[in-house]
Amino acid sequence: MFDGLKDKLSSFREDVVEDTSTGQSDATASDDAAGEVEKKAEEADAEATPETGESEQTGAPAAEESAAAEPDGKPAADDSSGPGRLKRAAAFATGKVIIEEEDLEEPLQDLELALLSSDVEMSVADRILETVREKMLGETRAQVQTTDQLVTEALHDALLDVISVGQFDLEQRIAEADKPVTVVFTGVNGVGKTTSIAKLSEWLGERGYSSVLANGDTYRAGANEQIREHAEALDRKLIAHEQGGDPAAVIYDGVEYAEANDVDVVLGDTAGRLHTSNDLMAQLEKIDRVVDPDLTLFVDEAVAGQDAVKRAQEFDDAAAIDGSVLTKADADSSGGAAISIAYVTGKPILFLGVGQGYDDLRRFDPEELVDELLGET
Ligand SMILES: Nc1nc2c(ncn2[C@@H]2O[C@H](COP(=O)(O)OP(=O)(O)OP(=O)(O)O)[C@@H](O)[C@H]2O)c(=O)[nH]1
Repeated sequence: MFDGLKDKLSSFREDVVEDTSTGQSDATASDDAAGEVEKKAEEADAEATPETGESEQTGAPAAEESAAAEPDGKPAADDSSGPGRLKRAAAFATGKVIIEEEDLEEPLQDLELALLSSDVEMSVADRILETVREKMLGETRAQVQTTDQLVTEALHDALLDVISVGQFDLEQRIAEADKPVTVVFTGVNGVGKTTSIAKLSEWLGERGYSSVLANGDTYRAGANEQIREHAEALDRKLIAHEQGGDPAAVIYDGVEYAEANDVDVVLGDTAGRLHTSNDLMAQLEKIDRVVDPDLTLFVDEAVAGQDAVKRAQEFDDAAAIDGSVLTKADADSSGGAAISIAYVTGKPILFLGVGQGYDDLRRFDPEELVDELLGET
C-alpha cells in the first residue's frame, strides 16, 4: 500500500541528509574544542577557502559563493540575513547544527515534484512543503540528533498536519449517539460503496452493534440483488423497494425498521451516478432533508487520486459529508488521495478499504499511516 509514495519520501530524506550532513562527526564539543573550531572557521572564512575536512559542515555551494562575493571582503558570516558559515561552524562546535535555506532548496523542489507526481493535490503539497521548511529552516539541532531524525520529524509533522484534519472516533460517536444512528453512503458508480457498507456492517457487528442495510440505490438495475447478496452473507436485514422508487423513502423505512426492532445503525446505500448529475445531487439533498442522517460518508477509490479528491468536494457541496472511506487502498501505490482528501474537504478519512473481504476494512489512523509512510513501523 502506497509504496510509490513511501519511496519518494525516503528519497527526500536521503537528499536532505546528503545536502546538509554536518553533524555526522562524532566529536563531542567541549568549550575548548569549541573555541578551536570557531577560530579555525574564522580563518577559513577570512580566506574564503573551504576547509576540506569540514566541507560538509560549511554548507551548500551557494553559501560559499555568497561568502566570497561580499564586496567589502567581509565574510558572509557577519550578514544578519542568515546564520552564515562562521555562525554555523560555531554552532557546530558547541554541539549544534543549523540548517539553511540553500540546503533545503533542491530537496524541497524534488519533494514537491514527488508529491505532485504521487497525485497529491497542489494545496496539500504546498502545505506539506511549508511545514517541512518551517520545521527545518534555521533549526539549531543538537549533533546527537541526526539530520535524518530532524527531517523525519519534520515530514512526520507535515504529513500528520494534512492527514489528521477533522479526525474523530467513529466508534465513540456511535456509542454516544441516540439509536438508531443513520449513516448514508455517497459516491460515484463502482468505487466500492456497497462492499464498504457490508464491511462496515461487519465492523459494527464485531463491536457489538447491530445494523440494517437500506438500499437507496433505486436507480440501477441489479442494485437490489447486489446488496442482497451481502445482506444474506452477513445475515442482515435488507430494506429495499422496487427499482425507480424514492431513495429517501427506502432509507426512511430502514430507520423505522431499526426503531421498531432496536437495531443500532442504519446503513443506507445511494445511487452511484455521476457527481455532475443534477438529478442525483437533488436526490441526495432530498435524503438529507427527509432522513436527516447522523452521518454522510463519501466513498471513493484511493486509486482515483486527484479525481477522488475533486469528487469528494463536489459531493460535499451537494450533501455535506462527515468523512470519507477510501477503497482499494491495497491496490494504490501513489497515496495521493489518502494524503489529500481530509485537508481539501476538511472532513476526515475514517476507513481504508484494503481488499475484497468483509474484514478488509481498516480504521484510518493518521499516526499509524504516517509512521508506515516513513517506514517507522
Ligand atoms: N481490492 C479491493 N477491491 C475492492 C475494495 N472495495 C471494493 N472492491 C471491489 O470493487 C468492486 C466494486 O465494488 P461495489 O461495492 O460493487 O461498488 P459500488 O460503488 O457499490 O458500485 P455500484 O453499486 O455500481 O455503485 C467489487 O468488485 C469489490 O469487490 C477494496 O478495498 N479493495
